[in-house]
Amino acid sequence: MNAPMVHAEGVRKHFGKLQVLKGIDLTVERGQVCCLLGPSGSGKSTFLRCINHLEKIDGGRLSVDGEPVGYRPQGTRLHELREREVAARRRDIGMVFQRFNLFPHMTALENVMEAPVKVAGTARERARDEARALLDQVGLADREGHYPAELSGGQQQRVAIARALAMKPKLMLFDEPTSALDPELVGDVLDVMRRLADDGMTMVVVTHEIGFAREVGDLAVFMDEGVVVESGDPRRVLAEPEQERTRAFLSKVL
Ligand SMILES: Nc1ncnc2c1ncn2[C@@H]1O[C@H](COP(=O)(O)OP(=O)(O)OP(=O)(O)O)[C@@H](O)[C@H]1O
Repeated sequence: MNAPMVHAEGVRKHFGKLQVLKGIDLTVERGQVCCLLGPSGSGKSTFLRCINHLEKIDGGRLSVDGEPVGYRPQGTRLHELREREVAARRRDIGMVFQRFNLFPHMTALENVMEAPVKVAGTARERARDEARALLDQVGLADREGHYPAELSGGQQQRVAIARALAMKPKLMLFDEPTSALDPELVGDVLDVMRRLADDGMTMVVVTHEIGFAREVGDLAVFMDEGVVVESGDPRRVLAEPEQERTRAFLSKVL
């Protein structure tokens, strides 16, 4: 049987005296879209960063596709993964941030081509063809020669998505991918994400786009103060939240 794509059990993380994650339990099966919702400071980004090895968990268990993240799971002693192993596992995970983080001196095509290429020795021509196909997939085939400064925020974010996809990830993480965009540019980015979901990509998305969570999400997870308050089918969680904290949050954002 396949392991879940993301599995968290009692995941804890603190920064100094601040306990940011207080025991997160969460399972995302392959092919699912999980939307993390919740107020600012509830720990959503920190949890994403833990999944992507950018932060180390302090306790609990976390795995991606059955592989432990940050620590080996067996025994009582926690063993840190070697750097090389971490680097290899991170290549399986694509991450898209609020800010697009493109290389300003490279064209859209070069930005996508510069992503670490998984297949050793991939010819440059092949990488170029793959990058072109990815730009086409995000609706930017006609912009391959443009520099980031010549693209709108929404177009830059779509290049960032194409760049993440160039690693052929099995999991995509999105950290408020549309929050930095002008409202009229949000739809194009969400459409790209929607198509990825339709193609079966497993995704964990931190978002305030409730409509996206409702229409595309398989799982809505409401976090507050470092715990999962409520989770389930987005149609249910968003329409009929069982917890008062979820209701209070939704009444502010809907
Ligand atoms: N590297 C860090 N060092 C110290 N504190 C941190 C660090 N990263 C996050 N925090 C703190 O952890 C808490 C949770 O932050 P996090 O960004 O995970 O929340 P969030 O739910 O994603 O919020 P937002 O919606 O505003 O992005 C915040 O109080 C934040 O200041």
